[in-house]
Amino acid sequence: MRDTSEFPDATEQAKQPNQKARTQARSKTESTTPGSQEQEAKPAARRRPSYTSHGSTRGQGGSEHTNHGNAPASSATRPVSAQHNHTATPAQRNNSGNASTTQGQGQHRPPTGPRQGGSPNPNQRSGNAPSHGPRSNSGHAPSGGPRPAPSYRGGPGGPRRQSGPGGPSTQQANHTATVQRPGPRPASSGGPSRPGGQNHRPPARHGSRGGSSAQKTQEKRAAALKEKPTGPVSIPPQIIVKDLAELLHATPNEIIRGLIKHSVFASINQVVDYDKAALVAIDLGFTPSPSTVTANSSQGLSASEAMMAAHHDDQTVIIPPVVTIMGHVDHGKTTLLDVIRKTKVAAGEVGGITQHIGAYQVEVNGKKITFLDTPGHEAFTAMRARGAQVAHIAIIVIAADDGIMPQTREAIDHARAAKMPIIIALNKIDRPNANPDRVKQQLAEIGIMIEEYGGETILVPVSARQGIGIDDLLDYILLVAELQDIRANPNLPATGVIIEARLEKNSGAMATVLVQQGTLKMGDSIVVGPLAGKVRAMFNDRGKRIQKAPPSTPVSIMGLSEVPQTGDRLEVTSDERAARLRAQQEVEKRRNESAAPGQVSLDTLYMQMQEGKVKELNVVLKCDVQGSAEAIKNSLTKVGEENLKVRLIREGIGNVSETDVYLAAASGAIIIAFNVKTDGAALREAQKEGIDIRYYEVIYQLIDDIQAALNGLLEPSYREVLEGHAEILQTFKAGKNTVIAGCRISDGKISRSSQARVLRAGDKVYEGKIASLRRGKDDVREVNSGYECGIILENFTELEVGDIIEAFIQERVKPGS
Ligand SMILES: Nc1nc2c(ncn2[C@@H]2O[C@H](COP(=O)(O)OP(=O)(O)OP(=O)(O)O)[C@@H](O)[C@H]2O)c(=O)[nH]1
Repeated sequence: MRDTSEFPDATEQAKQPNQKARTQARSKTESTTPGSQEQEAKPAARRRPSYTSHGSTRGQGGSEHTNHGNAPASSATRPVSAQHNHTATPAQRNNSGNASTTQGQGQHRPPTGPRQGGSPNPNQRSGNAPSHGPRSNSGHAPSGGPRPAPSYRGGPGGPRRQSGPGGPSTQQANHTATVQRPGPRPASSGGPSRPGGQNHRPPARHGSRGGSSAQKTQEKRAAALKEKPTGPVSIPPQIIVKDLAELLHATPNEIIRGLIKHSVFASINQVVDYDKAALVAIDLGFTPSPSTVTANSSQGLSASEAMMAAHHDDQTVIIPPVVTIMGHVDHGKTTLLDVIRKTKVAAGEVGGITQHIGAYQVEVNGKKITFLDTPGHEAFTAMRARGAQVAHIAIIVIAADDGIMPQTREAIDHARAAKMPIIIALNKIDRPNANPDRVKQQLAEIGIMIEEYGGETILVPVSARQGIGIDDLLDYILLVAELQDIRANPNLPATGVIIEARLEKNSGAMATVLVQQGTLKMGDSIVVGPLAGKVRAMFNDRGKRIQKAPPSTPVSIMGLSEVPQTGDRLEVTSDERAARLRAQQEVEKRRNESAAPGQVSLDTLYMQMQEGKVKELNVVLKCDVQGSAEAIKNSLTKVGEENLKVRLIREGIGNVSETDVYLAAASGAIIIAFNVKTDGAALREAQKEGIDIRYYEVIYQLIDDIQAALNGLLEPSYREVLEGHAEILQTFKAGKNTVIAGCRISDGKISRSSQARVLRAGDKVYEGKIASLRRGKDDVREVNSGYECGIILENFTELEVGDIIEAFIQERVKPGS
């Protein structure tokens, strides 16, 4: 049981978002539930992510929801299958859902070494185990008492870094290796068995006068130095400076200074590689060797690897499907989400308090469904762009009176790109002008064949406002989920994805996590992108404090120092130190990433193909008119058949929009802009995400480029970037073939490495290189606006006073620019 007094206002705080959300609730939803005390809020503006990250995941982990044997009554005999590359696997597995033996984190731990096991080390000095304290039983286990004062230079300390019975070993958990107990320094005075500490200081030398204070100080220092541990030490491939300090019995400052000596400038929390750590260790008198003990094996896995592992282990159970609702503006997404939540959640609860946390769960016939309460494909795709594959099923809402609209098509494109099964919710069938047949026809025209027309896509007529067809819709969701056989292992350390996050006035950073694999528990050490923390409080979608969350559960958590980004992955680590290490590694990784990992560009396509990283070229095509789009589409199907397929994941008319960029980022696609431009915000997003946008006005050039890219023959493209201008004020002959132009820089700058052209009355009379750039007698690299300088141009002497030297460079065109 958790003592809630630790977070006295947590429940209150947990309610706040809901209250806030309710205040913002839109009046339009009122009409859907007359008399209801609760108005559901539209989700707040979605934050846009700024970069992509780790591996994507599908099919997550879980429990509880174990028996899908009962097909919904209304559809039991209906042939249904998932679509779009989904081979729906009938649930043939034993759905008993029972978790077998707990495979806690401890199982992944490496075997404890002698020290960890607490066995006495032969090198230990006189029984006074130099203790710098059982420093970190901080992970999951209580530390077992107050930390002894650091006292490796003497004094009876507690047993050094022993893991107490049942407590996790610090060393395993923090990846910092088995420190072989440092042996004694090469003998000087003391000898190997010399006890440490002031109590064992060497006696005063003969002849001393009882010791002056300076002498005593010196002796103390010498004794301390002698007693400083040295000897063999094993260091992991990467280690945080602070941990290295502890490992080497030094202060962090000593380590930082030591690293600077080797030209490494690291802060206390930074990670350094073995090579650098070893240099410092040698300087301090140790004999380093690479540690064989590295990270806890489960922690070394990426999220997708963990997911794969989960699919292959026999502890997986069927988990609730995660469903996202997408569609055109005003077609009824929010109303549908509201009506599902109100009928299936609030109605069944006293008080009916539901918490807006970006997702909620309902129970239908004893089976759970998780809805992402963030309608809109932008939010969904933004998460996908960051590698977070959050949903298993997409509901596309189409208003029966309005039909397929631009955003409906976008939503379908997004669902298809994510290879998710689609269910069509044909909404507003209560409207007098509803025309379901027209919508079915339109669907067929864009390649969505519904069952009634002999296809496989389920279409459910509903009225979100009147609550018609909602149960059918939920039944079909369960049916599709069953065919999907969505599974995860609840016994692993949890992984999940952040679907919403905000800063609360009283409780600080609150993040909604959709647990995807494993079970998230109170007190778990977690890493979320570049942030480390600990689960200090956890609430479900109804604001209720809970202790653990199995797969597919959305939970709001407290315990991160900062607000994480939507789409970031959450992973449970073995302890806080491991979380810090992982977070630090993520910081470094993100710092080093200039473009989205795995993002395709035509320039690098061939290389990526050779490396097996790209199997098809995904393309988002934007054109000025439909005719061009058709012609390009036809031509694209013909290129690259031999080596790689071109897959058109979206085509549309009009400028390249942010949505196009998100889709491209999420699908590793390039964007082709044919006779159209890119919107400002989209351009910024594209630059941030490293999306390659290619502009064309002629179809054959476009096709040639793609073909060349597929064959590795695409020339890199360059553009000219103007640097500055200089006006020639005087000319000097400095040899037979050399004329110096005495210039003043009128704007910008001129660099020694610039290219230059000479303009005379606006006409170009020369283009070439700068041979020399001088200020006075000195060669300089560049001269800025307002300064005078001497310029010699390569192979050109016909310079005249009044000529303008224009300096420029050729810059390689980067994706998205
Ligand atoms: N007659 C009728 N009106 C509906 C139905 N569903 C939704 N509406 C109304 O349609 C309007 C838009 O509904 P929303 O749920 O806000 O639509 P949305 O798709 O979430 O809209 P955006 O979030 O702005 O994209 C509201 O006035 C709803 O009351 C329905 O089944 N029948």
